[in-house]
Formats: sequence, structure tokens, C-alpha cells
Amino acid sequence: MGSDSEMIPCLDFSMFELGFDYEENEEWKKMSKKVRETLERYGCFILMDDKNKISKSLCEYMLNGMKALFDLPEEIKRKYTSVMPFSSYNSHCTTIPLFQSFGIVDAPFGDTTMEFTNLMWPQGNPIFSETLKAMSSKMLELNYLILKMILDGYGLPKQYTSDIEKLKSSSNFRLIKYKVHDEINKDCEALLPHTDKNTLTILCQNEVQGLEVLTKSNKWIQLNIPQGGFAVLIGDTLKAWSNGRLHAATHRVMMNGDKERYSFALFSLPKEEVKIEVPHELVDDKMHPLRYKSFNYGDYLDYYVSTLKENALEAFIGV
Ligand SMILES: O=C(O)CCC(=O)C(=O)O
Ligand SMILES: [Fe+2]
Repeated sequence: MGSDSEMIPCLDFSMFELGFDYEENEEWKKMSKKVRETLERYGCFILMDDKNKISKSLCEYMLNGMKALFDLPEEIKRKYTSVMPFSSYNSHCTTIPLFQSFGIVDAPFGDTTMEFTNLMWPQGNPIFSETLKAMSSKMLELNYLILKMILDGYGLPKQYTSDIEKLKSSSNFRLIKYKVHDEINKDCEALLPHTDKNTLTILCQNEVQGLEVLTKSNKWIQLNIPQGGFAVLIGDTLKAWSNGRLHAATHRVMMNGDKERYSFALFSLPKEEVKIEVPHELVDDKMHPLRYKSFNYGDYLDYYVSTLKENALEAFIGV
């Protein structure tokens, strides 16, 4: 297949439910292999689910709530700050003027979503708080399901389940709005090319497309995410853990047209103190010599934030 016709694979997850153990199931084994191969080749895939593990109405509540959130006055939105890098309210950035975002740390747990909505709506907004919690919880469960598939896709022993627990021991739930460009029909890079630094990202959007990934043959291709579908992307941390076998695809967002784009993404990530180490089963002398030294996630994030190097992973822990 020539690169011109390359498309990001769309995988149908309808038959798998969240929270089940499918270890001996043949469909599960087949899908685990496919997920691993796709993520090695492209670093991402589109996840479809006609049975709606994450219901369409929950997606609608999310998108309606997000619209109301971004419509709040700037001075209210600016009240939201976070100690987590790239999580405070972000707007009016000169390099990406169309981009606005909030990041909620550990949204599925405790009072974080309630604290967030109480800050944005002093009279409270319990419905949106519950929506944020329910959606981020489901997306984190889905994240875990995919991580388990990756484990099984490599045929790794069960003891490595504790690795994936650590790899997703924290999360950041990012809510994003892309404004419409003044010159409507001009292509505009609304989010600059980057790799995600975390473990695994799952993303959903309104009907406006725009997410693009760079293939290994250096070609930008759009991810057409259907309604009710999700984009799944490998981050640097999982790439390092897999000894570089899983590809962390560079991606960006292009805006064009007269409709705003809204997206929300659940970034699973390790707690800062977690040590990431390549399983020895993924290392061999010939095809897969060790590519990455073990590292602490917090140290890697600090390194990236202070240098903003494009090749941060290689520079920081490359062997
Ligand atoms: O909004 C999107 O589609 C992509 C967002 C993204 O790549 C990010 O926040 O890291
Ligand atoms: Fe990203």
C-alpha cells in the first residue's frame, strides 16, 4: 500500500465491556494483537463502539457543558490554575491563538470536578460536575482496557498488570476549544505538532474534524473520528516502557471553516514518583536492544517543561 492511500485503522471495540477480564477469549486475543500491531505502526487508532460503552447522551452532556464553560467571561476562566504543567486555563497564546484549554487532574476521583465547577459557577453546576466525573471515569476504564490489550498483545506475564496500574496511576482530563479563524477558508495550525508525554491518550470531539498525525513516512493524515468514536494515541512514556516498539505519533490540529471545534481528552499518566522500566521480555540483543534507561515520570516531565525539546525522550533517557 502506497503512503498516499494510508489511513489510520478503525477498530471496533463493541464486543468488549469495561471492567471485564477477557484473558482466555479468542476475540480478545485477536484484538490485542491488532491493537499492538496498529500502535507499533501508526501510534494511534480510531476506536469505534456501536454498543456505546460511553453513551451518546453522556457525550452530548459533555459537549454542551463545555460550550457553556468556554462561553464564561475570560476573567472567570482565568481563575482556574493548576500545579500540573499545561493544565491551568490556557488562552491567547501567541503561537496557537485559536486554542483554549483546561486540565483537571484526577477528575474521576474525590471532589476535583466539583471544586472545578464551583470555581467556574459560584452558584454551582452539579450536573456538569457529575458529567465530568462520569466521562473521565469511563475514559480511564477504557484506557485500562487498551493497556491490558497491549500487555496481552506482547504476551507478557500477568505480573506486569502492576506496571499498567502504575502507568495509569494518575490522569489529566483536558477540555479544549478551538476558535474559528478570522480568515475562514485558510488552513491554520491550531495546535502545534507534538508528541504526548504521558502514557496513553483517549480523545473525543464534536463533529468538527482537525486532528492529524504524522506517519512514519512523514506524511500528515487526518484522523476522521466518527460520532461516538474516539482517537487513541500512544504517549512518550508508553513508548519508553515498550522499549520504543510502540510509536508515539507526532500530531497537530488544523482548523479550517466556520465551526468551532471542541475536544476532550483523558491523558493517563504515572504518578510523579513512579519509576518506568522496560520489561526484560521486550529486550533482546538482535532486533530490540535496550533503547531507554529507567526513569521517573516526574523527572521526565520537569525535563520536558524546562527544555521543551522536540526529542525530549531520546535526549533524556535514550541509551
Ligand atoms: O484536540 C485534539 O484533537 C488534540 C489535542 C492534543 O493533541 C493534546 O491536547 O495534546
Ligand atoms: Fe496531543
